[in-house]
Amino acid sequence: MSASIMYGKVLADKIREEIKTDVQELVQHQIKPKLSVLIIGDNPASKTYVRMKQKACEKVGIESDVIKLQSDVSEDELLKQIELLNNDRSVHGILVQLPLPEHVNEKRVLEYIDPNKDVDGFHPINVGRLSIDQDALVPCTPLGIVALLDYYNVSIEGKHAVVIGRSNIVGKPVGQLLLNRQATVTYCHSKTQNLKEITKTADILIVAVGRAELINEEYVKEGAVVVDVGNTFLETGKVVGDVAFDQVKDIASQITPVPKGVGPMTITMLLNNTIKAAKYSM
Ligand SMILES: NC(=O)C1=CN([C@@H]2O[C@H](COP(=O)(O)OP(=O)(O)OC[C@H]3O[C@@H](n4cnc5c(N)ncnc54)[C@H](OP(=O)(O)O)[C@@H]3O)[C@@H](O)[C@H]2O)C=CC1
Ligand SMILES: Nc1nc(=O)c2c([nH]1)NC[C@@H]1CN(c3ccc(C(=O)N[C@@H](CCC(=O)O)C(=O)O)cc3)C=[N+]21
Repeated sequence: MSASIMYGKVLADKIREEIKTDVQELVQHQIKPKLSVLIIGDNPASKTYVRMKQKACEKVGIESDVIKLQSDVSEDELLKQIELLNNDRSVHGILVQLPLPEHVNEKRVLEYIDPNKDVDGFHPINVGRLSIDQDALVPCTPLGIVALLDYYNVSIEGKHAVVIGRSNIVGKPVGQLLLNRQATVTYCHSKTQNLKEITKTADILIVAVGRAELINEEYVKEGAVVVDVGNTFLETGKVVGDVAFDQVKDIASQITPVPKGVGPMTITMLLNNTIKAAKYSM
């Protein structure tokens, strides 16, 4: 039996149609939703992602503005740019593309963003709100993953969800969302000693590591639901996930592909968060 494939793109297209209507409603209230993206340096993956975000905004009628800064920009200059955006009433969402250059203190930068414009959900206020299950701007990839599970009728309550990865942008918050949805959650990371034994007990396995095809069928329980967050660009330009899709699809019941799985959902949730932030300004 081969797993059924959970295409993010299908749901992403559907939600993006709904977002178009939200944009029109806001415009009727004289609010033109706008996202500002700060990109520092010229990391090729970052440039690709930022271009994808811009294009997605354009398609639904969200205004987007990309501010490019040199990789040697000072931290103070970057903070000054954020302050301008914080104070700009025409800007509803602010996103600082990661990773930042070594000399910039990421924590300080992310804390500087107005929490109500923090469409990435990385500000400590939003992180705290998520952890106590309050309304918040929640990180886009985790929101996208849970929306995808819901759309494909994966039940979460009472299930054992294993998350591989504990980053602030994916692993940690996706575990919290699943916990808030009544899953039993286990986190694994690079110091986990018995990874295979743990992942073998997962009903839902979320893989957010960043190592091409690390997870094969030996890590997966028969019938498990597998979500592959990984995006590694090969030299050929091809993008691959953290899961060896061809092997795992024979044992899982449902699985996301890479590309066209989680990625399109991340960008859709960014659009959604921008609408949410624009509504805060009403
Ligand atoms: N599709 C999408 O929308 C998105 C995709 N991504 C992709 O997802 C992947 C992960 O991103 P991100 O969370 O930012 O990455 P990070 O590098 O910040 O985190 C990786 C995590 O994986 C853990 N890890 C590393 N090696 C192993 C291993 N051998 N076994 C178990 N755990 C391991 C690390 O452990 P430790 O904490 O101990 O170091 C860490 O917690 C990347 O490929 C990224 O490109 C990211 C965001 C969105
Ligand atoms: N402040 C900040 N916020 C982020 O949300 C953020 C970030 N920094 N830094 C980098 C990661 C990575 N990320 C992805 C978004 C979309 C795809 C995506 O759509 N991928 C396509 C494949 C890529 C392609 O087609 O070229 C897919 O999976 O179908 C992947 C990864 C957001 N990130």
